[in-house]
Parts: sequence; C-alpha cells; structure tokens
Amino acid sequence: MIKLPLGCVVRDLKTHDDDRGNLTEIFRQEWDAGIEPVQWNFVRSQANVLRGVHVHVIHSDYLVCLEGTLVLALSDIRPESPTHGMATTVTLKGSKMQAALVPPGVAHGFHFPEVSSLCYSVSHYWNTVDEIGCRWDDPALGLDWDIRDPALSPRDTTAGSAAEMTQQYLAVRAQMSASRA
Ligand SMILES: Cc1cn([C@H]2C[C@H](O)[C@@H](COP(=O)(O)OP(=O)(O)O[C@H]3O[C@@H](C)C(=O)[C@@H](O)[C@H]3O)O2)c(=O)[nH]c1=O
Repeated sequence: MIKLPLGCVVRDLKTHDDDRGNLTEIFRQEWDAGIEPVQWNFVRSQANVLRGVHVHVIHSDYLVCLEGTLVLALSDIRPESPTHGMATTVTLKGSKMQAALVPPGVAHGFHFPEVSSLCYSVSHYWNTVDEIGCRWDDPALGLDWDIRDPALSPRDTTAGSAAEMTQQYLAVRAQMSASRA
C-alpha cells in the first residue's frame, strides 16, 4: 500500500457498469470522506498541463479524475506533521475511479499526461489568500516528477521557491490563528 502524508486519503469508488455505460457515486455525506464540501469545480486540461504546485492554509481538496489521468503529487510542508517532508505521487484514472483528499499544509500539483477532466470539491470557498504556490520542479519538494516542459499558468510559471512557499504558508497560518484567538 502506498504511504501518504498524514490526512491524505485515496478511496476506491464503485462503478456500476451496464450496457448504457456506467454510474459511480463520487461523494456521499455519510462517508467518512474528511470534507464537508461547499463548492465544486470542474476542470478540463490539455495533455501535459500541470497545475500547481499549490498549498492551502484553509481548505481541503477532494478530487475525482473523471476522464484521462491525473498524476497527483503530494509534499507535506507542515512542520509539526509526523509525515513532514514526505513526498509522493499518486495516479488517478478516469477508467478506475478513485477519490483523493488533500488536507491543508500538503503541497500538491496536478499533472495531466493526456487530455483529462477533473471534478473537485473544496471545504471552503475559493479565496486568493489561500492560494499559495511555488515552482513545480523545486527539488526541495522532494517530488519525483517524470515529465518535461509541462504547460503552466502564468502564476505557476512565475512562482517562487518551495522555501518561500513554506514561509508564506506559515505566515498566513499564523495570521489566521491570531485572528481566531
Ligand atoms: C480555483 C478557482 C479558480 N477560479 C478562477 C480564477 C482563474 O480565472 C481561473 C483559473 O484559476 P487558477 O489558474 O488559479 O486554477 P488552478 O491553477 O487550476 O488552481 C488550482 O490548482 C490546484 C493545484 C489546486 O490545488 C486548486 O485548489 C487550485 O489552486 O479560474 C475560480 O473562479 N474559482 C476557483 O475556485
């Protein structure tokens, strides 16, 4: 079994095939899914698109690859985490549906080797304060990407180092807990 950073979960989903196609439940509130979604996003990506690497202070992501392939890269930057520094990649396929949960503090990138569709929910509404990122190929992330020249957004192209991302993550986290106190 693949080892994941603490709080990350990959769950197999049951697909019901018949002559018409198939049906898969991708989320049930009664599941212990680790998230109460408030927003759902649908994302289409061309082949060799990479989104990230991003980390969030506030929200968790619950991801289901609907078509194609998602290579989900995970790197735990939470200093207090027992799995701090753990980095790994998990491949989710539309042909064998699975759901992945990524909690705050686990930096992540989505690589799509082929044209793909991703559906994901978040535990808190989109908020740019919670969109912290770094260069996808910074070796400090410990990620073993096997890709070349991925297509990136302008934001991801000009993103800083993993060390800067961690600093910003910790600063935003401290601000959030000070404002809650
Ligand atoms: C994430 C998001 C973006 N947007 C808009 C902003 C922009 O115009 C357009 C594309 O946004 P982005 O370039 O930020 O999308 P993207 O680079 O795909 O951002 C996502 O990356 C992955 C790795 C994650 O972890 C997500 O939480 C999110 O950060 O969609 C929304 O309206 N709502 C949203 O929830």
